[in-house]
Amino acid sequence: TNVAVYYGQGAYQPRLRHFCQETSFEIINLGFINVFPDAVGGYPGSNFGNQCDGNVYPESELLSGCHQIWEDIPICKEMGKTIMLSIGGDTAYQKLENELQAIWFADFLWYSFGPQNENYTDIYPRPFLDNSMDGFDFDIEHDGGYGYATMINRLRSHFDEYPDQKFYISGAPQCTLPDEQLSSAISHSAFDFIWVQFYNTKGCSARDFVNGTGDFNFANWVDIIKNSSNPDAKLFVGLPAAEEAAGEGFYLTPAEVYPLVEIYMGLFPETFGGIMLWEATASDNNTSIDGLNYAQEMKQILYD
Ligand SMILES: CNC(=O)NC(=N)Nc1ccccc1
Repeated sequence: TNVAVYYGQGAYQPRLRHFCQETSFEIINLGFINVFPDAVGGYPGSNFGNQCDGNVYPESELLSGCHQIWEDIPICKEMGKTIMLSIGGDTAYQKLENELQAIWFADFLWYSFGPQNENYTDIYPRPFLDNSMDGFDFDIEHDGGYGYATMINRLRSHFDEYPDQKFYISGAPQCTLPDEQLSSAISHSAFDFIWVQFYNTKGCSARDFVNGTGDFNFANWVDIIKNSSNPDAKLFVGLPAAEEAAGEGFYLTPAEVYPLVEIYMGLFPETFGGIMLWEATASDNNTSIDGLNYAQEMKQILYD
């Protein structure tokens, strides 16, 4: 089982290599491509917090100077990390208007952030130079429901062009079922990882599990996956990595996480994929009494 973490939106965050040199996570979601193309032919926009140099490609909001990220991805790959590019992330304009736009956006992401293909380098920008993402994550928090299955199926058709390389699709739905942003995509296109945000939503959160309130619905999400386009997808427990990383009351101490993981990893050993954390810098700053940070505590729980 794995620990996945979001990187890119942390307060005063260190550069990516700092996290790739930590052993406690295997999957890093780089967030975010937070502005969607407003039409076929348009560029998306990106935001990686305090990283990059502030420059953008002409007439766009797509960052062009993310030197820390393009320098660090090779280190991450050397350390065996899976690096995903995360689309969405709550703020800014994020909506797919029609099928053509969904196809265009998928192609843009593939040719700009996937394996470098010299036939396309004069058509598409390469914001991370010749570094290729290992996949694409969908953190769709509003205006979803439409177009994502089309995008994901288009991306998978591109993945098929590189049969000897592994590429992944992941998603971060809220815990309420059905998730109005991603449930349709989950049933009509194949995901590899689904990390449910069991925080910031009362009634189905990990906090509800601990308090014995509401209806923590990990088991229902397993059913969704079993009846989805990819019944072998892995389901992760999404958690805040520190008190301040989520709304009031949603943070769980490692001691509170332990029984949740024990029970659900035990009930669903083939679907339980691990833990997702929001987010990397909050985890680093959340060191517990025995000097471990939160991600390290989660790693220990998964391997107990
Ligand atoms: C996987 N995506 C998230 O976890 N997003 C997230 N936590 N957004 C956010 C919501 C409220 C305050 C700060 C960040």
